[in-house]
Amino acid sequence: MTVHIHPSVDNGVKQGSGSFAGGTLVCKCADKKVKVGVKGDVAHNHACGCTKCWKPSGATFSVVAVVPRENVTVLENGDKLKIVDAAAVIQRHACTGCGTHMYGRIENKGHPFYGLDFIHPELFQESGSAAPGFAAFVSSVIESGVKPADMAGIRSRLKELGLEPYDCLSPPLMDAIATHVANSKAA
Ligand SMILES: N[C@@H](CCC(=O)N[C@@H](CSCO)C(=O)NCC(=O)O)C(=O)O
Ligand SMILES: [Zn+2]
Ligand SMILES: [Zn+2]
Repeated sequence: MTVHIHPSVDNGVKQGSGSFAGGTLVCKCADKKVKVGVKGDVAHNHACGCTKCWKPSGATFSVVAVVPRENVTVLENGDKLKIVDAAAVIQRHACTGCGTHMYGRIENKGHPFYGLDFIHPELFQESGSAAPGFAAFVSSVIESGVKPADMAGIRSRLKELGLEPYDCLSPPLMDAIATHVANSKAA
């Protein structure tokens, strides 16, 4: 069985340049493209199997990373953006023309990841942003229709690509969340 994870990693994970200074995310519309500027490189880039993150056609996983929210600016055709689910923790601003999620923002100031926006680096018109380093919410792909029997092959392919599979976030990110919760309780 050929296991497709995401077009940007299926032929091997391409490492970032290490000096990516930022770029422009561009949606998939034929005209009046939404453009979003991002300053600096991305962090915590990962493949995500959850049902909420945007995936390009045919992909089993999304590839999603974070950047400081103050580094994100809508440059063109922002009138086409609409929040997919205002009740979600991550409010994903999607292009109403093509469905592409341009950025996801957390508005809850008490959330551990408040201050970070979620973006899809494959939408950069420039190359060189930091590569994905792990796979999150892997078991969640079953919620999108993947057969449980295919999970061993998917996890094995992720490992082969160097994307260690986790069914939640990676241990450092789970530790960061737990630290935030512990500190909030202590305060
Ligand atoms: N099984 C669920 C999981 C959804 C989920 O919790 N997704 C995470 C990760 S998204 C980027 O890594 C999350 O933080 N979601 C918050 C949100 O989406 O608002 C499913 O698959 O739907
Ligand atoms: Zn579009
Ligand atoms: Zn996700």
